[in-house]
Amino acid sequence: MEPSTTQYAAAESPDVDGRPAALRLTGLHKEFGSNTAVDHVDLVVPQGSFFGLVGPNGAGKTTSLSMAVGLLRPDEGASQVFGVDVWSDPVEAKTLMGVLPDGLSMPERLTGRELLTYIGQLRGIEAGVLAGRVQELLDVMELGGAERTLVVDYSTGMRKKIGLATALLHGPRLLVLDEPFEAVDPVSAAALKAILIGFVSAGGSVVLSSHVMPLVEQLCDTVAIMAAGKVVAAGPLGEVRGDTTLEQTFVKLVGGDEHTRKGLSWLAS
Ligand SMILES: Nc1ncnc2c1ncn2[C@@H]1O[C@H](COP(=O)(O)OP(=O)(O)OP(=O)(O)O)[C@@H](O)[C@H]1O
Repeated sequence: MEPSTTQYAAAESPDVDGRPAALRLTGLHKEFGSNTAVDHVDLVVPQGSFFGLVGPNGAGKTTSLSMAVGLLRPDEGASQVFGVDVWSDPVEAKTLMGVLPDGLSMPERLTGRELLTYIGQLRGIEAGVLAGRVQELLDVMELGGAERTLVVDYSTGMRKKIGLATALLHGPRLLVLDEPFEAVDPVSAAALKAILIGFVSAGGSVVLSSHVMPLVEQLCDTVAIMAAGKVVAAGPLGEVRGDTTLEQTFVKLVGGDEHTRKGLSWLAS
């Protein structure tokens, strides 16, 4: 079956399967100098879906997600979270979503507990509720053991986990996660997967970008493949991958050039 690019890549489409869109991108466009990073992307993430965004390096995933959540102003187009425009009503939109951006900047000279408490206070979470949530998040992320460690001294995986904790803290309805499993060890990854699966089972919506196809196939029910700034396929996982694997569909749609396939003639010859 040919991958679908219709329903989920059509910004003007009605709500998907009767569910309102958790995230709707309409004509998002971004150029850096003469380089078109994102080329009029339309995408609909249905409420309650676990949505995987995949694509080769430089495809435009991070740029799209950054525009979607209000971190990077688009040249054209709009992003709506549960119908709230991210750029004209940013406070309301940011209450509805939790974001793990690429290269997250955090106050570095705080411990994990101090950081979460600080972010929770900025979010206006009541002190008693906040203390309980912070403890639960530190336990689940297995960061309690590093109680005295400042975030500046965290490993890459620990930074990913504390970043995810800050995204979850205020109980958002939509999570937008750029490469959430990158550099996270398998035990912590299993814990994170369980949290995200539980979140979706309880009615939450997740959008994540990843290069790891088996992970996307394991977690996501809906996927979009981006290449050169455009969405080249989008829809339910089963429809997009057809009778093959997601990786095979990805390679078929995105390809690799002649040089990549040939490898290095001088290596181990
Ligand atoms: N701040 C920037 N200034 C100039 N060019 C940029 C900037 N950010 C991204 N780009 C360019 O935009 C294009 C898309 O980059 P982007 O980071 O969105 O891709 P990606 O799909 O997330 O890649 P990766 O999988 O490697 O993280 C690339 O050509 C990149 O070089």
